Amino acid sequence: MVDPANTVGIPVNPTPLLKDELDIVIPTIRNLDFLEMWRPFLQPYHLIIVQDGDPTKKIHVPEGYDYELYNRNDVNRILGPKASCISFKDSACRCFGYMVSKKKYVFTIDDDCFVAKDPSGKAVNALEQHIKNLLCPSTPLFFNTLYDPYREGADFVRGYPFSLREGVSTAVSHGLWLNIPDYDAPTQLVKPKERNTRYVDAVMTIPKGTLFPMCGMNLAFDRDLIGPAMYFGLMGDGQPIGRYDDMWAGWCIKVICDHLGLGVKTGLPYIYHSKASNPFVNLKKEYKGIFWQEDIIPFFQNVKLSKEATSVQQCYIELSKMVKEKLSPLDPYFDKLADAMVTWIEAWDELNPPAAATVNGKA
Ligand SMILES: O=c1ccn([C@@H]2O[C@H](COP(=O)(O)OP(=O)(O)O[C@H]3O[C@@H](CO)[C@H](O)[C@H]3O)[C@@H](O)[C@H]2O)c(=O)[nH]1
Ligand SMILES: [Mn+2]
Repeated sequence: MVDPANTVGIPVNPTPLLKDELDIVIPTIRNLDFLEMWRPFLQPYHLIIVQDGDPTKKIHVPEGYDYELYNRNDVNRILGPKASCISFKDSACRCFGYMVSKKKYVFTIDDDCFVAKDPSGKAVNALEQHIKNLLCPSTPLFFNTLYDPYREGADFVRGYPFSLREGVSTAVSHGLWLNIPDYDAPTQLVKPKERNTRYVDAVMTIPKGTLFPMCGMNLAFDRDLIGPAMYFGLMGDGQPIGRYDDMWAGWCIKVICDHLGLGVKTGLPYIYHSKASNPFVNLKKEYKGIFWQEDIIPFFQNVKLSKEATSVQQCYIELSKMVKEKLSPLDPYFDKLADAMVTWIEAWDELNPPAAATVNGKA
């Protein structure tokens, strides 16, 4: 059994990369003691805590962290009627943190994710690896069989076109998990004791035209490149589906990244996922998604965004129209979701007005 790393005694990172350009977004219904273990790697960064559930509950944040905390009352106060697009009683609420952030980068992590150990026993600074992934180009147009060609000690292999070696900007870095893997409820039910002990030392770009199941528990992204598409949908309270928040966002961001020529990476870093949520509760949340995704995936595989869609917002609005037209026949839920996608963009642009257009050089 792989156990989490011991970070006691590790000094707080004296040279935190992107310290003032990155926010850490944590959705929570629990206390945040898990941050004690992350202190050496995360303390220098600003936290955005999205408190789900009962807003009167007091969430304890360990001393020494710089944070802002938003509960449901704050979401309603800030967004007014547009708060309807932010899920309640589901980790999907985390996307509110992406919207209120003012930084270029976001790292989001669940409160039951701890520092992992690599095979040498060294504590993994997951944030540092995500930053490396984001600051390095991606290679979605041609697969490099030696994985990340920009990594120390690796390169492009023979036959890799030189015209493609510059790569493209990386929009998303998707990390993995030791111990409790992110399995769906049926898999959890048939394999209750399965634990992931395999640490694969690789980062790879997900090829253009290929979708993937994006898990939100250990994820980083470039807000400027893809932030407006990182909507985690309508899940949880009052909705017919849950635990498809990150999946929905992953399918949307991937078709938009493919369209805009941006990269998505998966692999390192690992975190140690400690808590298995209840598979029976998960099954109730997921079962419609397990059924619907057999139609949703072909929908995304056939999405063609127009050449006029050159911004993330334009792509997302185009996508919402396709969702309304092509997925609403599956279930009226998708009609609501398509509208919520538009509300999300309206709210995003309200809180993140594009840089004021300059007229004759004046803002
Ligand atoms: O109603 C809720 C429930 C939970 N949270 C917070 O969200 C994360 C994830 O919660 P948890 O670890 O209990 O659930 P998992 O099944 O392990 O989560 C994984 O499945 C995906 C389902 O959405 C999710 O993206 C993965 O992370 C914790 O921080 C809880 O505190 C919440 O805010 N509201
Ligand atoms: Mn969890």
